Amino acid sequence: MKRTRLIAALDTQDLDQARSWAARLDGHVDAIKLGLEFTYAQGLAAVRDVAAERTLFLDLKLHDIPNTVAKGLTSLAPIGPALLTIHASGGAAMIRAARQAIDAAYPPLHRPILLAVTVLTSLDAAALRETGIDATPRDQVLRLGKLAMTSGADGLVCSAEEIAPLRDALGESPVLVVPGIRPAGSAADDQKRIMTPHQAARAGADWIVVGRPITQAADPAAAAAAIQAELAGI
Ligand SMILES: O=c1ccn([C@@H]2O[C@H](COP(=O)(O)O)[C@@H](O)[C@H]2O)c(=O)[nH]1
Repeated sequence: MKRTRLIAALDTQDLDQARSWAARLDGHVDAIKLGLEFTYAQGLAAVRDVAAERTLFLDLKLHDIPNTVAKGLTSLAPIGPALLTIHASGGAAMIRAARQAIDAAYPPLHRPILLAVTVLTSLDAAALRETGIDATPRDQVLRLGKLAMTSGADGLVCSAEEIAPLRDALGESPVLVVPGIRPAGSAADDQKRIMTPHQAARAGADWIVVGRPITQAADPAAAAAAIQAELAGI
């Protein structure tokens, strides 16, 4: 069985905090995630600083017209992320433009994994309906997942609930990155479609993304190590 890898989401506006978490988690996580909160507060130079010598999941969830997304991804090339996100709901032309931009702007040996976010893990069926989408999260994830994979994405961001249906529909090739992960007993916070690290790994996640259960723990390194032990024990 493949190993499910752990990404720690370093969600903070503070550079020293991000540096400190990253250093404490070295050796305990497989990658770090920096996203909107950190990048808007500190800028891309700080992203480079924290990500230096580490595997970076740069989760900026681009969602715009095709030309703007393509140019945005091109601008991110000097950062050297290992994984990048766009929104699948931006449509086929946007995803194709993202694919072309990555193939053109990133050296072949350093091409990031292009991930399409399907349905945010903070949305349940009722919240999805409020956006005008009268489908279950599962069906909407499948629809967007198929669209993204046939338009050039390398993988998908989904909840653990959708891993099995996505594998049934699309096989093993999509890289599945799964947030909404909560160790047993931890608070769900604003996440709606959640599973434990063990459940996500059993379902076939390639990567899980864990933020607050690690960063808000009294000992973040110990929290990450406990999750790794849970992943290793599947
Ligand atoms: O659907 C999505 C897409 C991205 N995320 C990101 O994952 C982490 C989760 O943090 P927690 O503190 O473990 O809830 C966060 O950075 C989100 O931006 C997601 O949760 N769901």
